[in-house]
Amino acid sequence: MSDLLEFRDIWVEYGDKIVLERVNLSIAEGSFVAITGPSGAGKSTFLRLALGQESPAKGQVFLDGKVLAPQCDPDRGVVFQRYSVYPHLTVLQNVLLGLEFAKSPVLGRLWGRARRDAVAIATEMLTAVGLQHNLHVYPSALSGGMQQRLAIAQALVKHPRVLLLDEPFGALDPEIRLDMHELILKLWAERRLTILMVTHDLPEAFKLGTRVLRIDKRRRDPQAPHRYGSDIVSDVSPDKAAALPADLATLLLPRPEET
Ligand SMILES: Nc1ncnc2c1ncn2[C@@H]1O[C@H](COP(=O)(O)OP(=O)(O)OP(=O)(O)O)[C@@H](O)[C@H]1O
Repeated sequence: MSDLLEFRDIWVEYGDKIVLERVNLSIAEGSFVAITGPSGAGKSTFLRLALGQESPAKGQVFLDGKVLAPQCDPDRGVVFQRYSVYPHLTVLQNVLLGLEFAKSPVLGRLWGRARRDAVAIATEMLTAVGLQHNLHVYPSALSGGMQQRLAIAQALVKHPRVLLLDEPFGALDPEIRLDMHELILKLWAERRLTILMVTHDLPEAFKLGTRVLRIDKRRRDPQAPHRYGSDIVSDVSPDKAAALPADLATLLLPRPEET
């Protein structure tokens, strides 16, 4: 597997607050990277860097060896815990929209053959996530799990290489979460995706991830918590973790440079 994404000496700062400092990380194509860490550590900020929504104060992010463009593009799709879908559009329209704007950036509308082709692609995507019987309903008529299925379809319809998931299953019941795990693993394998997923749920991270990262501060100043940012403090592959003690919290090994 070759590296698809590389974060090189990244710093993110808001005013005098340092959120991420000296982050160096390479991600191989086809990885499923689960990102864990305490609240406020900078996990979502890290995802926004990969999305191109956040520019580092220092350092660079590379996609396929090229500096990442400072905007979202079809190479990357994203799903958030909530509010990823448009409530005023039907299920089908939600997924069509991305295709329409890709082909008709000004009007966001397609006609004739181009529209029929787009409808076929969107319907196929919705079938892949199990929403083929709900094409013409509005998101408010869907359960939480179905809304996340829709958000995943919306993120994947333009065949991104990287899928960014920010606590996508955090608001779902445990049973629905298990269905979503199955779905995301299926899509990951079938579409040869590289996935970066933020989760607070360690068992979920270890179940899904081929690599589990922990983002946290290495140094703390109690008088000035904003003074130090977070870095990747551990980086574990679950097969390695399987040999370790049962308490998942202790499974997150220090990175080699810390030892
Ligand atoms: N636009 C912004 N302006 C100022 N501070 C920001 C901004 N965006 C994020 N932050 C700060 O950066 C820090 C990291 O935020 P981030 O959302 O990345 O954390 P997180 O690890 O995803 O947290 P959580 O698990 O609670 O979602 C927080 O202290 C947050 O307040």
